[in-house]
Amino acid sequence: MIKLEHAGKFYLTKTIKTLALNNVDLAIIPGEFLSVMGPSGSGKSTLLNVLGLFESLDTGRFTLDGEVVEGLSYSQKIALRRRLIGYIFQSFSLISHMTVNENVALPLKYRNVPKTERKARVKQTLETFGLTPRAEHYPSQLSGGQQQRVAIARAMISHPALILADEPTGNLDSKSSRAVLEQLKKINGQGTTVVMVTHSREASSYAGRVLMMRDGRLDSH
Ligand SMILES: Nc1ncnc2c1ncn2[C@@H]1O[C@H](COP(=O)(O)OP(=O)(O)OP(=O)(O)O)[C@@H](O)[C@H]1O
Repeated sequence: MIKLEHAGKFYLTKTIKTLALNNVDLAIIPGEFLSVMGPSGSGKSTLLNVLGLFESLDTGRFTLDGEVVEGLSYSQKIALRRRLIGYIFQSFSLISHMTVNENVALPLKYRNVPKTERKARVKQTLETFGLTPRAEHYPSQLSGGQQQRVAIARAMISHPALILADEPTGNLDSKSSRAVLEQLKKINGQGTTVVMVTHSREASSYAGRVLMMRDGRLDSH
């Protein structure tokens, strides 16, 4: 389902060229739960941004669901992302002028799910994540941990084929962290592929495979 071949990505600034991905080869089969660990600056977020079609490779090839991504137009990439991927960003990326209800409903809107079904699924998802009392709140009215849960609920609601999670437990206490990881594990058990970046060994223990990034290179753990 996911294949990176000799993948390279670099950033050029005035003073330095950083190889964020250095000749990465990676194959992820459908239904895997993969965790990527590694020191700060080793390229983990870059890897996730490439897999989520937010950034393009400079060299090599990325195949997603049978499509060679380098051959796709911008709008084809957006369509592919909306069809396949739920993304949990490190910075949550909730839409500030939308309520919790509206934020969580967004992926269903993109997939043209009818309004009545949308409402029912949002209601159920908010219940699962203990967010029902917050349904009409805006992101700025929520704590960091609550925003995190909204971001996760939004990524999971459409049962995407692939969930990409950048430090999904980064801002949570240990009880909320375990709840999030249990949810990821559950949705993985239902067939969703999960790729998670984390600094936490406990979080990684939920994954079936753990990879280590160092200086843009990927090794098995
Ligand atoms: N837009 C950018 N411009 C220049 N350099 C960048 C840019 N984005 C990332 N980098 C550099 O690329 C390298 C990899 O960054 P990346 O964010 O992928 O690391 P990371 O492993 O996710 O780090 P962290 O654990 O701190 O989030 C770093 O050296 C970073 O400074």
